[in-house]
Amino acid sequence: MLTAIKSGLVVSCQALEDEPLHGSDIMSRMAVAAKRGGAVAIRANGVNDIRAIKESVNLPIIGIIKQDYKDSNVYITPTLKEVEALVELNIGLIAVDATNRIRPGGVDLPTFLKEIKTKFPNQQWMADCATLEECIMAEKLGFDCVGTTMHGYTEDTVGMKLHSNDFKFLKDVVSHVSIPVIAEGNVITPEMAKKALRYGAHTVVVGGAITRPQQITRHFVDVIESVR
Ligand SMILES: CC(=O)N[C@H](C=O)[C@@H](O)[C@H](O)[C@H](O)COP(=O)(O)O
Repeated sequence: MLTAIKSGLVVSCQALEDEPLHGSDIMSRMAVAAKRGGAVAIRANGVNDIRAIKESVNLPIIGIIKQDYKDSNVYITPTLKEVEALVELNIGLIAVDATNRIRPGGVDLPTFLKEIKTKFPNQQWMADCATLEECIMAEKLGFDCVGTTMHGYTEDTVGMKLHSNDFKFLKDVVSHVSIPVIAEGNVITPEMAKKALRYGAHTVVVGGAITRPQQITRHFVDVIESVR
């Protein structure tokens, strides 16, 4: 799967329950649109959306399950339960939160990865990280690739953006790890996507700038506001 998606655009098709486009039918149409536009893979959330997308497009899928638990801030594929549901779907890559935060039930990342890799030795795993240290640790632990997904979304990195300082974080990660680095999070223009690849990203994932119309509208409104 990682070879198939090299230097291409992965489109993240996600809408949570409180978003206007929530629903597997809509997400599968988003995936069809992304495929027609040239996407090399789809990132998707939840069993229903992934099933519907698999039926509609024959592209590789990066699958996650977002699930909130009371005792942890980790919400991207946090426990074995979500992993088991994703493995059943037979998808190329499963992404899990790989920040240094403790998972539900008091489980740490090394213990969690060891458990899922032992249980599912043929599955490939993507580490959704927030910091350089987490990316380095993810490689040591045996992830197949790292993503910059959580940069800006953890207590340690709040407010940071992937493209800040001409993609400094991405460049740092690329120069410190040897597994593929997937640029994900706040890539909102084609030029940014191209830069991320130029700076050594293996592939680039774009979500909201393609599949969240409320976010795209807000971007337009914010830009034109100054002349109203
Ligand atoms: C932080 C988090 O929960 N990120 C999620 C991960 O799957 C999605 O909500 C994002 O849309 C995805 O990462 C793509 O990023 P962007 O939509 O910025 O292009």
